[in-house]
Amino acid sequence: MGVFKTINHMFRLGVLPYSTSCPCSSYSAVRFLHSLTSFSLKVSNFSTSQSRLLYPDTHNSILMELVKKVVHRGSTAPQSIAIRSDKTSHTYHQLILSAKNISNLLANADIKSVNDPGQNNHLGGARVGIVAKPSPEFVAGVLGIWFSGGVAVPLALSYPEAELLHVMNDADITMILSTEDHQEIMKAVAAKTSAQLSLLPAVSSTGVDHTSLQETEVSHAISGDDPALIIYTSGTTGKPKGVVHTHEGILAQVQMLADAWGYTSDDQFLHCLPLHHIHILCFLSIMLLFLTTTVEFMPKFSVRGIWQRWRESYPKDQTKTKDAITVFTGVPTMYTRLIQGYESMDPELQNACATAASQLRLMMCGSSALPLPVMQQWESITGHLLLERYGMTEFVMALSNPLHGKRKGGTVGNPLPGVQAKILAEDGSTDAEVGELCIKSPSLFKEYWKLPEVTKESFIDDGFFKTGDAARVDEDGYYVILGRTNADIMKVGGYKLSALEIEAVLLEHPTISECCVLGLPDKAYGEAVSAIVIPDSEIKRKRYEELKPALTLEELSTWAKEKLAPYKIPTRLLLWESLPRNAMGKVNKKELKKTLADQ
Ligand SMILES: Nc1ncnc2c1ncn2[C@@H]1O[C@H](COP(=O)(O)OP(=O)(O)OP(=O)(O)O)[C@@H](O)[C@H]1O
Repeated sequence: MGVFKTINHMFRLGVLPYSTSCPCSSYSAVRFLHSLTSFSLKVSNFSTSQSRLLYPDTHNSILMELVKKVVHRGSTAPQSIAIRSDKTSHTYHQLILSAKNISNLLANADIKSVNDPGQNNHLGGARVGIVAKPSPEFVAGVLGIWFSGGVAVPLALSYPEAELLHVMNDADITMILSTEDHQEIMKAVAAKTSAQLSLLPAVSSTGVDHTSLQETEVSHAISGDDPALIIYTSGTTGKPKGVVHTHEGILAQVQMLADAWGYTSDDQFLHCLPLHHIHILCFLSIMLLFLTTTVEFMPKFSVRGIWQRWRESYPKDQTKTKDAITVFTGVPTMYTRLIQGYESMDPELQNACATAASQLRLMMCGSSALPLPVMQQWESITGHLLLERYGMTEFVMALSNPLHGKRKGGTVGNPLPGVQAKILAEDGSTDAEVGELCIKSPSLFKEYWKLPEVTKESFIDDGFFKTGDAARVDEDGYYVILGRTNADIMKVGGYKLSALEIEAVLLEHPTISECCVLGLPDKAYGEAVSAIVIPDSEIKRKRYEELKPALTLEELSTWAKEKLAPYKIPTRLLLWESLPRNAMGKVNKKELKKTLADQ
């Protein structure tokens, strides 16, 4: 659905006044929504049967739009499901009630005086830590923090205590909201940082809730440029930095993705990515989209669980259930595991799984390079040519293959609506074929928290953000990501080589099921192209029976001569059982290079 339709939809829902002049292009529509700034809102006497929204201020705001949409949705369709999790459904009404409780809890906590003594019941931009698995409680928590004027700082469950303490101190977090299951760890963290800890109330799931949303007060000034979220980077490129996203930036992202990927109110998303980092924003974007979509959480990625959920959605007789999943997005390792799971099934089950998967509307992939063999295998099983896109914590999504039109393997497509991209050469010129990818977008982050110098250095003069990724544009104008300039670009005897390009070729070898290419120090060439390979288990077993290693460097070099220039062929080979991947399935090459170089 386009921005026009979105806005029409908002008119129909009554969340935008009809007198508002209608923008005439997608981009101006986004800008129009951005121009909605300060607000003061009171939602009063609101119940499932009766709603009365008071807008004392003619200036709307991004957050007000959200509040109104959520509240409206909760009132007009009380049975409408926002989130499914652990086989339990939660309506929009239940979600907003919970957010309101959390907002009250925060307003009554003693955190306002530290941050903004002048404002009653308003956190005035105070940072509130939130720790919860992907769940309705997480969503209600973020909304509750926003309603009370706070800034949400998701705390990753996978962080070791030292990193949690870094984030707590860096963001000056004086209040943590946590679910019960993380209470003990967070108690210790709170004690060490003199922060308060409150438990996130469980979002109700039973029956139709007739509790009214009376007197939901959000009467303070928030401008679109105010911080909404601070997301800490995972630290693969240094100490975790707080990436500050504003309310208007998040809304811009919502509009962009709605346009690009054709999200509609009929979509139902199966979400099984960790809710920290960039995926928080993707997830929130989906939630905020029209607040009519449904998101189903699968807190832990499970190969069997996902195939089963698709089969349940589209049973054998080709019927689609009411709660059928329509959109799935994953990282490349998830698709690799799903393919492995599929291959181990009997033919009847394979047939049921493939038929079901083929009926989803859209399947996407991102976060790291999607190997071509995985893309091809997925297409042969499910008929879906995966839509690969490129994003980053600092701007969420920027480049994408098209929803309609040619999707090209090995590329991340073109800039999304409203996004500009350019390639910066080392000498500072911007018409280079290969160089650092720079992005300008309405969804760009505002700054790195308390790091003005780092923020300044991350931008070039005209507002383009330097991504730290090397890229090139192919003959069709599609962008190709060559990898992180500081980890994936190897300097070998005067050549600059992309580890990602070499990995893509090596994965075509029948023995190689996973691999990671990096440059290790070499006296003669500066760096040596080194491949860490995870062999296919069946081939490895057979070769061991013949008392041979799964693969030798000589065999690999001979095979690669046909496919790679001589200077790109690996000169070192390591056979490993598995790759050290993080929660997003990524290998921290900087750390790995250091460990291997030390050895
Ligand atoms: N489709 C893709 N192909 C190749 N690389 C990708 C793709 N999508 C994302 N990436 C990589 O992921 C990076 C963004 O991921 P993210 O913001 O999670 O940071 P990170 O590199 O994992 O770690 P850090 O938080 O330390 O920066 C991009 O800069 C790019 O290197």
